[in-house]
Formats: sequence, structure tokens, C-alpha cells
Amino acid sequence: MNLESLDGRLLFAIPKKGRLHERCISILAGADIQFRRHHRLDVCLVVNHPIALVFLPASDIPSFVGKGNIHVGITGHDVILEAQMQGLVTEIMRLGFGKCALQVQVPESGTIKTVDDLAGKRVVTSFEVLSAEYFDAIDARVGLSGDRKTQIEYVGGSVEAACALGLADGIVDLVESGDTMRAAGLHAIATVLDSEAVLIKSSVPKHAHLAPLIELITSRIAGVVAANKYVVCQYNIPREQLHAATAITPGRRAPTISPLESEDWLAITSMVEKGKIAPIMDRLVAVGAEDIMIFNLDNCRV
Ligand SMILES: Nc1ncnc2c1ncn2[C@@H]1O[C@H](COP(=O)(O)OP(=O)(O)OP(=O)(O)O)[C@@H](O)[C@H]1O
Ligand SMILES: O=P(O)(O)OC[C@H]1O[C@H](OP(=O)(O)OP(=O)(O)O)[C@H](O)[C@@H]1O
Repeated sequence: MNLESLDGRLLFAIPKKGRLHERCISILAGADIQFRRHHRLDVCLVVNHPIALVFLPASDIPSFVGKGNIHVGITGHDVILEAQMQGLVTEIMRLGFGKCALQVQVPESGTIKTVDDLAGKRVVTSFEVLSAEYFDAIDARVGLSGDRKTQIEYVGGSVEAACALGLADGIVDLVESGDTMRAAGLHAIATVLDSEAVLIKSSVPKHAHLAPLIELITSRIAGVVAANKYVVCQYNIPREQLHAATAITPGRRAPTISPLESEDWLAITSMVEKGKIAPIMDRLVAVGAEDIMIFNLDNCRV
């Protein structure tokens, strides 16, 4: 591929590996963004849209997009703040995956119990900007300045090993299930921020001609995200219980209510959040709903 073939194309950055990669590939498939990636090539052309995908480390994507070299991308909210790009990139939409929290962690068995105890000691992290910002405020609060301030040291990975290796008194690292933290004998004493994968675009309005294409892929990706988040719930309900039932399944805009051959009964169809479906079905049964069915969505537009 030569560079001219990128001319005029929307450049779309995707994490090349790591936690966000697989979900991004399935979002592209759901949005019908078709590509064939040649082995080891980090740039590839989309065959059915004027788009080129650029596969990059998740943490590099905010600055590429922020500086306008790349127009849109998917990455973590955490790395946007760490790269200090929040003023230069616009977060178009949360994507509902890559959820984790950046947390301050210390040895479970140690004497440090709070972030105030940790202030002035050694903290190892891959998030040195956010950690420095966080501990600057703690240091100021507890009256530490100059040489007595918390020492933040950067490592690129395996942060959780730093305390056991004697390199740190505490760490700042991402936590999802907590398995990594517990396996390292650590526990969390504070949360610096919560994160999730986001679709971003450059805030620099350099490429006005690309706006319609950005809108198109945004709307398609929103459909894929909603399809992952919602299921369709359909059930029959005695007419006199209609209000009780629709209060339980109000839908995104409003439920669809259809008559049944039997005059005393109605059929209701409604979108419901996937994660809430079990208690919702319990409540529907309690108000007299019958024949409750749940359907997964392949795709949708909302
Ligand atoms: N355990 C996790 N659960 C959910 N999301 C996570 C988790 N760890 C990281 N993330 C999200 O994924 C982003 C990329 O993290 P990841 O560790 O995959 O990066 P990487 O350094 O590119 O990959 P690798 O660790 O393979 O080198 C993070 O910035 C965060 O937003
Ligand atoms: O709470 P958990 O579910 O255990 O997830 C947390 C771990 O996930 C991330 O690392 P990842 O496994 O992506 O690898 P890395 O350490 O190479 O970045 C993060 O840096 C933690 O180590």
C-alpha cells in the first residue's frame, strides 16, 4: 500500500492488541466496516468505505487523534486523561466495554491503610501523570512539599509486582475483577478514576468533508453498542394490569402495545437492559404477565 491510497480517507485508530482489541474488531464487524489486515501491517484499507484503519497501542491513540493525524479512534477514557488530551479530543460515545478503575493499591498485610499513610512514600505506576496529579493534592492536604512529597515512578508493565520487589510502598494500577491485585497480595485503598472504552474524534475541525462519514460510523457503532446493551422483552398481560406492566418495562421511548385475539389480554414488546432482565421478569410475573420471551438483538438503530 502506498501513502497516496490514504488520501481523502477517514483514518480510524484501533488498539492493536491488549484488552480492547477483540471488542473493537467485533464492533467493526457489527458496523459492517470490512477490511483485510495483512500480516504485521498496522494500516489497512476498508473495502466498503473510504476509511483506513490504523492499529496502534491504546495509549498512543489519544495523542494521534488529539493532534489531528488521525480523525477518529477507540481507546480507554483513562489513557486520554493520562495523555492530557481531554482538550484536544472529543469523546463521542461510551462503548460499554473496557470497564475498569484506576486504583491506589497497597500490600494487604502492611501498615499503610489510607492514601494519607502512603503520602510521602514511593508509588510505582504506568499512569504517572494521573498519579502525580492525585498525590499532589494529597501531599498538599497533608502538608508535604519539596523532597518530602510522594515519589511517583513509572514502569511500563507488571506494576503489581513493584511492592513485593521492594520498589514501592504502593502502586496505582487498573483493576477490573481484582484478580491481579489479590494475586499480588494487594488491596485497593482509593479510586483515582473509572474508565471505559470510548469512541473519540479529533476536536481540531480540520477535516470538515469527513463529518458525514464520522456521523455514519457513529450511528452504526451506536447501534452495535445498543444491541449489546439491550434485549427485546415480549409478554402478554391482562388489560387491567397494563399500567403496572409498562411501569416495569417502559422501553427506551415507549413500549409497543398490541391487541390479542382475546380481548382481555394485550401483548407488550419493549427494549430492556440486558443486565436487568432477571429481576424485571420476576416483577412482570408478579403483576400477572405470561408467556414472557427475551430476544437478543443482532443489531439496531436507536
Ligand atoms: N483489566 C482490564 N479490564 C478492562 N479494561 C482494561 C483492563 N486493563 C486495561 N483496560 C483498558 O484497556 C486499555 C489498554 O490496556 P492494555 O493493558 O490492554 O494495554 P496495552 O498496554 O496496549 O496492552 P498490553 O497490556 O497487552 O501491552 C486500558 O487503557 C484500559 O482502558
Ligand atoms: O482486575 P483484573 O481483572 O485482574 O485486571 C487488572 C489487570 O489488567 C490489566 O493488565 P493486563 O492483564 O491487560 O496486562 P498488562 O499487565 O500486560 O497490561 C491491568 O494492568 C491489571 O494488571
